[in-house]
Amino acid sequence: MSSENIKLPKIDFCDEDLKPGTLVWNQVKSQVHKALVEYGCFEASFDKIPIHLRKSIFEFSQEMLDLPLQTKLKNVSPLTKPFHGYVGQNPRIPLYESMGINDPNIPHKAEKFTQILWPQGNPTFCKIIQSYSKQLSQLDQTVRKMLLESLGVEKYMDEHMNSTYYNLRPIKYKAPQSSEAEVGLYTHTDKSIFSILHQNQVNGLQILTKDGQWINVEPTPETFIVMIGDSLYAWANGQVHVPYHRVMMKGNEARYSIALFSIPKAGYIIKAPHELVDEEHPLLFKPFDYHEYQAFYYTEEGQRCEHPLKAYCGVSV
Ligand SMILES: O=C(O)CCC(=O)C(=O)O
Ligand SMILES: [Fe+2]
Repeated sequence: MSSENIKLPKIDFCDEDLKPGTLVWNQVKSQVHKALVEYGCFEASFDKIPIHLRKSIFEFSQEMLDLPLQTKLKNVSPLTKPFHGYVGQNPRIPLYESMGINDPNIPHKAEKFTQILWPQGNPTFCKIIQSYSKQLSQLDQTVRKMLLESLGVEKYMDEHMNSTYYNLRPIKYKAPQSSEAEVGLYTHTDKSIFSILHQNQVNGLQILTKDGQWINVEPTPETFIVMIGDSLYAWANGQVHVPYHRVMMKGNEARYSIALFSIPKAGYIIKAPHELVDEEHPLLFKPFDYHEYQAFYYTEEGQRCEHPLKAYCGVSV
């Protein structure tokens, strides 16, 4: 089933007074909570990324993903963090490729990354990834703060914020070969805490609602899609929704998108706080490490599961 009429909630983060405790903070917070319970995601208007930065991050992403394959393959994942580097040439998703950049907001890490692909360095791109990720991570942190407050567990804020890092992932979807729509990225939930998605003018992202309808997501150049991942869903003991989504490609233009993921650090055990577990909300998942869960997800068994998180660490009732 697909619906032309349903639209994701749109939430405005541009108000100068958007600071904890203000009236506008509380208003936005309640919209965020409602959207995350209902859809697990929303469209955010966020004006802290100036237009020239938006333009240049897409230009550079394109240039980077147009490098020879041999060069792109140099960005391998560290052993402890599988699937954090270059991903492409997967016969299951032939239109898709992406480049993962770890800790893009930390200057020497961004520099290290650019030196892998451009041995002489690439100070311009380095600056772009850094300032883009730094600004966008503010949106991630604002939303996380609002959600923890809404769930009444703000006392875990520091632990929650300090237990994650960022991965920035420019993605390219080639235009389909035929005039039919083709799968760019198969149906999945993200494994992260939050994902923030930004795209060029080519649409294609679809989100499955709780009642089984696919929504076509049509952001404007200034808006971002903020989405819950499995790690936060488990931590919140299912008190928010985690949306299935996919990318369907149509037409003859390539689609570029950029995802910023907040991800639990290796060794950090994701465990729902006791305040979120009670008779009405029995514990849904056993404590787990994100990186071990991700390793399971990419096994044959994990790829076959409809509910990988449940299969991996679900509490049976
Ligand atoms: O390209 C998009 O808009 C979605 C990407 C996505 O779902 C992902 O990388 O997990
Ligand atoms: Fe995703």
